[in-house]
Amino acid sequence: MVSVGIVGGTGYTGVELLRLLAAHPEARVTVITSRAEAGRRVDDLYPNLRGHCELAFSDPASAELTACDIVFFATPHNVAMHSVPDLIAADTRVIDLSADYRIRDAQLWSQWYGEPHASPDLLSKAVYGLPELNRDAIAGAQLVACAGCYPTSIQLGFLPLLEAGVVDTVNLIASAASGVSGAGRQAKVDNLLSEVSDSFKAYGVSGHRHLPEIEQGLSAVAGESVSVTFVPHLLPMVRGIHATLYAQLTRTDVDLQGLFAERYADEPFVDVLETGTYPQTRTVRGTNRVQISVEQPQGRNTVVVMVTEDNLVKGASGQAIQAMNLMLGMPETLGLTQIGLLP
Ligand SMILES: NC(=O)C1=CN([C@@H]2O[C@H](COP(=O)(O)OP(=O)(O)OC[C@H]3O[C@@H](n4cnc5c(N)ncnc54)[C@H](OP(=O)(O)O)[C@@H]3O)[C@@H](O)[C@H]2O)C=CC1
Ligand SMILES: CC(=O)N[C@@H](CCC(=O)OP(=O)(O)O)C(=O)O
Repeated sequence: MVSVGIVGGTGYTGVELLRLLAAHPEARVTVITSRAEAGRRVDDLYPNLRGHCELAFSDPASAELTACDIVFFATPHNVAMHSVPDLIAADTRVIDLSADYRIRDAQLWSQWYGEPHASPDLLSKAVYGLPELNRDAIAGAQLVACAGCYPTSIQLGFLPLLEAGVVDTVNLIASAASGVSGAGRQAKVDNLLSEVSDSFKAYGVSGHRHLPEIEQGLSAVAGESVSVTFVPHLLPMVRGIHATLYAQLTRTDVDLQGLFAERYADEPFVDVLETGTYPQTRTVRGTNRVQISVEQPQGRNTVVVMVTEDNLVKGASGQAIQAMNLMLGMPETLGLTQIGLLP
């Protein structure tokens, strides 16, 4: 049995880790932290876990994290980078759900995240956590930087096109919308029901911090510098991301459906839908699955890819557990075979 520590256990990705790990046959959470809730029972704050979690929150400053086999950071950006070096030095494996180790260039990272990186030496040691892209590297990693929620859906949608070299790499467009849980659990006026419901808006159009992460990943796939126009939106719902991606074909003879079906044929968590069937957020809700469809409207030059995911599962905690399974040599799908919640 693998012992798991979670730093940041009161947030949405923290409680999602607890929900998913409760169904994992080979992992047991032994430490879970919160500064605000230290001493309180987890199932008192989260009654959905009654009967599944006997732990109380502990303060991160005194938590015995090095006694764990693996530690998840479900903390805001700019937190993990201060504590991870000690865990790495103690040979503990770490999976960071935040963006602290996602960008390889420390200067670029601080440009987008607003302060100097506290442990830049670890950036080259960290492995980017998107198993469909680099499964083998994750399996051998001590530190995994889980892909962000929008970057997961957008990279998986563009991946087959860029690997096959059939689209213009300077003209990629990603219009994506997220449910409000993507913004985390802390109180903010912008996320109140009365601000969000019955409305739909774009945000971060001039530059969102996921842009360098998306371009870094896709450039590595394409073998050249790619340029993406990324426009995120806030959807008046709790969970889910829907990304609509646009690219210009550079060839006319591409079997797009075949390309996507073949690329993801062996991927347990990527489901390519039949032509004419479009993914919905609700069919992947609560699951580690991404659903994708691809179209070439009117046979014209623009390819349109639609991707849905649950931002808290494949976009965060499920993907983190998928990485844990790989790192520990366990079957990749262990504990992650939930079916979507309908309606
Ligand atoms: N929500 C989403 O859909 C996704 C989130 N992520 C990323 O995962 C991370 C967590 O997100 P989310 O769960 O939404 O965040 P929340 O804001 O909901 O939760 C943050 C958690 O971190 C703890 N925390 C905050 N500051 C510190 C600190 N300085 N030291 C230790 N613990 C701290 C908080 O508890 P306390 O303050 O009591 O210690 C809380 O438990 C973020 O980096 C986020 O960007 C990634 C993909 C998707
Ligand atoms: C709706 C909403 O606000 N979403 C967040 C992104 C989600 C997130 O936490 O980002 P990471 O994947 O990088 O961790 C945002 O746009 O900042």
